[in-house]
Amino acid sequence: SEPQPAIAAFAPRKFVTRRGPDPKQERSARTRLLVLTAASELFAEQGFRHTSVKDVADRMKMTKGAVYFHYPSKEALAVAVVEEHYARWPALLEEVLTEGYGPLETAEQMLARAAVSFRDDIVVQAGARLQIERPHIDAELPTPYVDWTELLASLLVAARDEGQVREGVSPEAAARSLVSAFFGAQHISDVLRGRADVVERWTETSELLFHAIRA
Ligand SMILES: CCC[C@@H]1OCC(CO)=C1C(=O)O
Repeated sequence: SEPQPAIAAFAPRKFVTRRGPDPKQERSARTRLLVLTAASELFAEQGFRHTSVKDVADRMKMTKGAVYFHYPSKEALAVAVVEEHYARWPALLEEVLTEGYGPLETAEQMLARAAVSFRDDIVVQAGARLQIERPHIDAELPTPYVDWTELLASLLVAARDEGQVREGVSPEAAARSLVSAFFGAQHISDVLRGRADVVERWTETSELLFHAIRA
């Protein structure tokens, strides 16, 4: 496959230690995931303000204690959901990079598959809503948009170096435009259609933008 640019964006945030299976730990990890999923459903459906830890416990048919065992507050839950939202993208990048596309096609594939995640993945949907509501969440949420912008800029710089980018197109400006367009497309699709048409909406925008970017 073609040499890939060193991509700093989306560096895995947490070092995962590889240990053998421990049933107690596995059960705890499963419950933690259930809590995160139930919280994501509620945050996506009704937002941060109108969701309580009790709502999350009820959705899981567990006690509030079971939720508090994993997350000390609703704010901590929101941080975990947003972090899990962003953790999707390094995994997606690894998948796309194994398929051996050039840098421009990698950028196109990343966004096309991200659109599918915005349609289908409740954690991605919840993370997006929480980022909109960040002014009302008293917690340190990850800064939105910057990792995507950095990733796309690095891919477009590599594409330019391989002669794949139209003369006069700035990779950094194109990256910012792609992020703005994707954010807008998924937001409009969410408001108008609950994201039912987000893939189609992104496809038409992507075709136009990559036509303008490609040499
Ligand atoms: C890929 C465009 C940026 C992306 O779109 C929705 C959203 C949620 O905040 C994003 C982010 O924070 O990176």
